[in-house]
Amino acid sequence: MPKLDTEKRICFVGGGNMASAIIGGLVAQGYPASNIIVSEPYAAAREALTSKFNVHTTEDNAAAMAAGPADVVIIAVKPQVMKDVAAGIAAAVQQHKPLVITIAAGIRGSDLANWLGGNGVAVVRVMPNTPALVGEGATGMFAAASVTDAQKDLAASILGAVSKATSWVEKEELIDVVTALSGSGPAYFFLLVESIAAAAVELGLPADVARNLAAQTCLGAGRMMIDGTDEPAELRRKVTSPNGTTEAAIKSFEADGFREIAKKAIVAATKRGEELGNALSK
Ligand SMILES: NC(=O)C1=CN([C@@H]2O[C@H](COP(=O)(O)OP(=O)(O)OC[C@H]3O[C@@H](n4cnc5c(N)ncnc54)[C@H](OP(=O)(O)O)[C@@H]3O)[C@@H](O)[C@H]2O)C=CC1
Ligand SMILES: O=C(O)[C@@H]1CCC=N1
Repeated sequence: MPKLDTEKRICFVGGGNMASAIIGGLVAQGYPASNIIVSEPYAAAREALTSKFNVHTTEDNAAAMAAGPADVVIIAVKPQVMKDVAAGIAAAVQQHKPLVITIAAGIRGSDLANWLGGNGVAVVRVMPNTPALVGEGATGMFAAASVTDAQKDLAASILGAVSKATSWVEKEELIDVVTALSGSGPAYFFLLVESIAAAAVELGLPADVARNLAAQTCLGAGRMMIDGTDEPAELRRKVTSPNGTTEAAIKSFEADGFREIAKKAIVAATKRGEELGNALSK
């Protein structure tokens, strides 16, 4: 992982959930809050960012970019407002030529570069996830051929500071698959924990006990997949005693088409990313 240069001034445009997760992760890793500025229209969100992380905030995107000026701009607004937001900061981007990192689902790097005025603006498209807040993010990244190795290293070092897994993908379309897998992925595990805990509550466990046991099981299973060398299928096999309780549950999952359900969901999310990119292109 390239070394993180904490001297770089980072400007976040949009200070919502995902920006907060990355900022929180960076600050927790020792990134100086004085080198982070966030532009966010919602006053309560600005106040929360300042009080939690001590970062500078403003409601003026162009002013946030110019303050410093920023070496890196991380655009963290919803895909639907991206084009307008880009138009509002294009002049500052053209003037200061920062590295631009977009985390928006679907939006293509080439579209964003055009909205920012083109002219060789360096755009790296990344897909992090909210566990970045606790330094456990997983991030996929794509850069066009025109982005230099130094710029790619800078992007990787920033996302790497809040991610335990970072990977470059060769084709931009694959970022939509990454979005479906790990960008949206935390929600799938939350849904699973919600579902199995709710079932346990119906069977008599107190809600807090069910939630804590289910959440810790999720974490423990994740740690075994990360720390050990066994593949997930082998780890599953080791839990599954012949004719035991796990086998009963797994058979029930399989009989109800669990793998098909999972595949369908990943395909749906990938398709949604592509749709967003197509609908908002140009
Ligand atoms: N949430 C996640 O897990 C992940 C999200 N992403 C991507 O990150 C991006 C942000 O998502 P998320 O953080 O969830 O969304 P949020 O709505 O939480 O954050 C977006 C923020 O941008 C602000 N905003 C709206 N308009 C502007 C503007 N014109 N200028 C500056 N800021 C503006 C919003 O303010 P207000 O609320 O006042 O409108 C809001 O605080 C999306 O593109 C999403 O695809 C990527 C990976 C994971
Ligand atoms: O749901 C979304 O569109 C965003 C992108 C990945 C996670 N949240």
